[in-house]
Amino acid sequence: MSYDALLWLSFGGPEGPEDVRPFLENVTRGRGVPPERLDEVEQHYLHFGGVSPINALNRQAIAAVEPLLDLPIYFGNRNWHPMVEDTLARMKADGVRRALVFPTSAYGGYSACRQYDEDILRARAAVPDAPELVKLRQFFDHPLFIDSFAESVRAAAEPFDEYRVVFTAHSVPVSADKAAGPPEEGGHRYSRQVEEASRLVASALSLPEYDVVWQSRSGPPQIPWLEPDVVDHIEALHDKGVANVVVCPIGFVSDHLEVVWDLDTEARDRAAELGMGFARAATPNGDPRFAQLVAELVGEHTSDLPARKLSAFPAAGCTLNGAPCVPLCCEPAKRPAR
Ligand SMILES: CC1=C(CCC(=O)O)c2cc3nc(cc4[nH]c(cc5[nH]c(cc1n2)c(C)c5CCC(=O)O)c(CCC(=O)O)c4C)C(CCC(=O)O)=C3C
Ligand SMILES: [Fe+2]
Repeated sequence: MSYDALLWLSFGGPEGPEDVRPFLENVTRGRGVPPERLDEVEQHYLHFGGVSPINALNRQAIAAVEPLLDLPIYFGNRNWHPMVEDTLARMKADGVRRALVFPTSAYGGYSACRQYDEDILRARAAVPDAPELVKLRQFFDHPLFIDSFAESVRAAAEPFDEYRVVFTAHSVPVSADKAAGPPEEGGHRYSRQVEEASRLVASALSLPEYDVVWQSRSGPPQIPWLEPDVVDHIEALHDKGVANVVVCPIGFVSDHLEVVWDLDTEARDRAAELGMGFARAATPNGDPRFAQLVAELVGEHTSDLPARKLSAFPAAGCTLNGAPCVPLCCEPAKRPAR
């Protein structure tokens, strides 16, 4: 099969204070997130002048991948401009007939995988005679992803003689995690993949002990989300006498708002109040290994490169035109109407 382009599909983020509220409305439409939570998150964005780092980081990463590919790269988002619908219309106008899609999330689950399929469906429905879109697979266990984090944890831990590594990923509702993966796998594909990636990094570093925790929970308080929260966990480690923490944002590919606010601001401040040493490992985005990783995922389709992976999980997520991996895989949760 031959391909004419790569579509870089991401989350999107506001680029100025007036974008913040409409962006948040896009993200949470129909999802039962209480307005108080939106007010709070709006403040996080306004703290940074209403500009999320995510779009600039994606453009940087695209510039690093471009020289490694023979394909033009197009950039489109789920929640903010450039919106994927507009990007796909441009691809069509440029004569693209079949494209690969790189979703900027390493994991399975509804928010990290299936929702990007829904974006593909929506974009294709908006563009008459739309290009065929083949989504690249999940890469949480790709050796370049693991090596990149292993290197960044090692560098972050440099100042400390003794430290505890805490891996963190975006929390999701427990019900969403339960529904993650094909039903016959028993669910929890998202949290199990996060745990597996953490285990692989810990093993590359021969860490005797580490923890996997969650961050940035949203939704109404009465709905259970994956726990413990990273800040609560840092407090618990302090109570146990841990002097220094190295936080590794294993769930994120770049330093977007959840990383620069929830970790570099909230978690760091709490650690400082407790008198603990705190370091945060870099995300893969700025690392040449990340560009290489994207090129290898593309090469699996264009040059028959073998799929390099370190876990026994299937290399899922690769589907045509927004189809789910298998029927009922990562079904969206039924959400309370608001
Ligand atoms: C698993 C997961 C990832 C990782 C996979 C991936 O990377 O895709 C991720 C990434 C991101 N999430 C982001 C931003 C937000 N997520 C929200 C809300 C939510 N996230 C959820 C899950 C995830 N989210 C869920 C279950 C919700 C509840 C609402 C719903 O069910 O959909 C909200 C609403 C306000 C709030 O926080 O409540 C915002 C603003 C940004 C951009 C940050 C920037 O601007 O730099 C990024 C990369
Ligand atoms: Fe999110």
